[in-house]
Amino acid sequence: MRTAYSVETVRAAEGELMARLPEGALMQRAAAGLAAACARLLIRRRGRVYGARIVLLVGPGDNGGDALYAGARLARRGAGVTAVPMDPARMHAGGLAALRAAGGRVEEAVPARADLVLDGLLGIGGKGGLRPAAAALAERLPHGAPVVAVDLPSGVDADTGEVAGPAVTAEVTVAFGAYKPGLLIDPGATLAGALHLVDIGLSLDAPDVEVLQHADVARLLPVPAPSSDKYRRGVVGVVAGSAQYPGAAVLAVAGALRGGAGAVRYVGPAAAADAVLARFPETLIGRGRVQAWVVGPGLGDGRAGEVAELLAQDVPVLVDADGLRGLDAGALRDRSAPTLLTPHAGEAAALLGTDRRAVESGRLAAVRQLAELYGAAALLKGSTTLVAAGGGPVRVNPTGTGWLATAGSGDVLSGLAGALLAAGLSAADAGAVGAYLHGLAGRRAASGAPMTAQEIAQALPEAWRDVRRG
Ligand SMILES: NC(=O)C1=CN([C@@H]2O[C@H](COP(=O)(O)OP(=O)(O)OC[C@H]3O[C@@H](n4cnc5c(N)ncnc54)[C@H](OP(=O)(O)O)[C@@H]3O)[C@@H](O)[C@H]2O)[C@@H](O)CC1
Ligand SMILES: [K+]
Repeated sequence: MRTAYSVETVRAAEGELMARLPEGALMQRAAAGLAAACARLLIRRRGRVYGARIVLLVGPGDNGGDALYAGARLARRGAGVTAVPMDPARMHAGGLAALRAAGGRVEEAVPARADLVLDGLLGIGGKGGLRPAAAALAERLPHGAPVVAVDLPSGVDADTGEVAGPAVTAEVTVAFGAYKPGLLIDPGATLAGALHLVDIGLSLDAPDVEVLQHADVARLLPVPAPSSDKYRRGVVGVVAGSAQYPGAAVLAVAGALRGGAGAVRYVGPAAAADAVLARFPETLIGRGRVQAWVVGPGLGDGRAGEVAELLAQDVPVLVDADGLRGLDAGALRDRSAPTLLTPHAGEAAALLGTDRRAVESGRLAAVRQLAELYGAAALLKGSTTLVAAGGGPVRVNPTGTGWLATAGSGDVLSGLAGALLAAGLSAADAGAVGAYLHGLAGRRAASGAPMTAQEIAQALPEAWRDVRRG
């Protein structure tokens, strides 16, 4: 499991530790780890540190200080180090003295060529979009040189991953003490590149964000015992599709059948039921006992009553797509069985009474608000899918791919996550595991080319095997 902590939490832990250590000790730990990571990258690329041309982009705060001290360490190993300040009048004094003592230089213009750039413009003290002086440096990087971001790519919001305006794109980000949420959530996650953590001795408790990895997902997967029968493995009921959208029913059932359900029960109009049976003759048709309901994909208008009726049952329910229209937050909060809502940004905006842009530019806050307002687990789809529940850490799904944004992909996910709910996973686990498997299946099905939602469903067994193999 990879975890991330908010700036507020990191600052508090930093304050506690600093009070017990000599001044500057933490920055030296950070700079030593940073210099070591840079040296590894240079050795991988060009065989040695000696003779490398290194450019430091230096902001006015401690992030710039880290870059200067790391630059000094690399200069002592024979690199040619040039610091370019954002504001020549504001540079970390100790760091600057150390760099100069090690033979480094300060210049106002970014050199045209370099073997490595350290982005030490802004770290966790950055606020809002880059101001002009910082933006000018971020946009004038030496062509083709790999960038190592110091703690955070400058221009990325540490707590949310939001990017307002220009930002640095890093090959590697070296984070100090803890990952910040913005390194794990897009668009920040994409700009951060490969992540490397330097332990500086912070003690931290509950994370604000976490990212499941294969081993975490493998532990949560429902695996049938020898004594299992189909009812113990969980029957998932799918209320989806309409005469107008029979395909949504087929895709949700496809996802559910490959989500580990013992059986899938389909409830819907005859035209859609025929389409489901033609494709999956093993489907049970009509109402009956289930361990979880999936309701919403392709329902069309005028079926809010059916949704409310399912939510009145004391059974786990996943609500998606058309089922999300006009949900009664009070009724949901009163439920005692698990509920999982799976909106995309537009649906989330309607649920929160805001607009789509507000959700997209503040996805972490939006998914937390959804979970709180509706007293449910919320899965917000997007380039990084987020799952929130009950004030716990928000789960960030790491397996997405742009190819997943294809018609019907969400229908497959709803069936899949519904089957996991029926197998007894909590709503948050069902959402996180569902998104993880769905993303892996998408990557397998696409492998660099467009794919269809049916192909995502077909690749799900391979995704299970991948996860179980570890
Ligand atoms: N946490 C830890 O344990 C450790 C932390 N360490 C390091 O400290 C870093 C945090 O340092 P920090 O607090 O000095 O803030 P930092 O990121 O350098 O930026 C502040 C400066 O930027 C400016 N500024 C702000 N926004 C801006 C914008 N949009 N565009 C342009 N400028 C902007 C702001 O200007 P002001 O608002 O004051 O005018 C201020 O001068 C952290 O990321 C890590 O690298 C390690 O050394 C050791 C352990
Ligand atoms: K930085």
